[in-house]
Amino acid sequence: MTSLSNDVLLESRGLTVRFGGLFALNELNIDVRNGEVLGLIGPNGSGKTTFLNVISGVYSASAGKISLGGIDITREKAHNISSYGLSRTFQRSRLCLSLSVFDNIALGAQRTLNNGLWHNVVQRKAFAAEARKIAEEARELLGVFNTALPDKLFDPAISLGMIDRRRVEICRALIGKPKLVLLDEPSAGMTHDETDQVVDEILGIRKSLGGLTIIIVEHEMGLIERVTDRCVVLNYGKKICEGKFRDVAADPVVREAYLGQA
Ligand SMILES: Nc1ncnc2c1ncn2[C@@H]1O[C@H](COP(=O)(O)OP(=O)(O)OP(=O)(O)O)[C@@H](O)[C@H]1O
Repeated sequence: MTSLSNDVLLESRGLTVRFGGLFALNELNIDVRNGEVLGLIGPNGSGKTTFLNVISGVYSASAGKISLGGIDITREKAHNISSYGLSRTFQRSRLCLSLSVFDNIALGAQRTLNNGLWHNVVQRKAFAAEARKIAEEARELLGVFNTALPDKLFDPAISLGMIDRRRVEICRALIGKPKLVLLDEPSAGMTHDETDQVVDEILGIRKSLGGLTIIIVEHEMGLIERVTDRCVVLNYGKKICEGKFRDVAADPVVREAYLGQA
């Protein structure tokens, strides 16, 4: 990874993921710059979610390398990668619906927690202080999304509507103070207006956090156009184009692959 500059937070080189004979990712070189919102777009089955899965440790790379903040994370387990500052949301909600909003958000705070058995069982006061601190931070984050949500901190997640569940998932991704957040189809299961609202809220929080780096996978091109600094376009697991949305959208190769029109 000698090419890594200070400007690049995540770098993949020759990244390949194979499922049997299928190349879901095929020698992919992607740079994600510090502080940018990168859109990852492409037709169905082009490898977008596989890329998120392999950089977050859900899938193993068949070949190639990934580095995050200069650390080689290619063979790291998901929990280690998260401890290096990468968090994510999923296409389908992964909330534990029977647990409270607080419990769900606290699951995302592992990176900043002192959570050894000794600490939790014997150091009861320190443990309680940590839980209070997470509750405070969770309230603060929830309040940025929806001023009514902090009062629901100890309600079961199942009692929330879809848009608030998505907000809780995003708070879970943000509570551990990540450097890089992966958003996998934030519009899934929500109306156009709800998606716009939540994404505006994320961008507002991003600003207040001083420029969090985000990779967003999304089929809603209006949303991609509105929120991204740059886009990478995949087709059959390969990068076919990158640049500003308006430039990639006008590229004939992209139009043929993605929009079905040359
Ligand atoms: N666990 C898996 N086992 C086998 N094949 C898989 C697996 N995950 C993904 N694939 C295949 O890898 C290719 C890329 O899939 P992926 O889900 O990454 O595409 P995508 O661009 O995210 O698609 P979509 O836009 O439809 O979500 C597809 O052909 C898919 O069927």
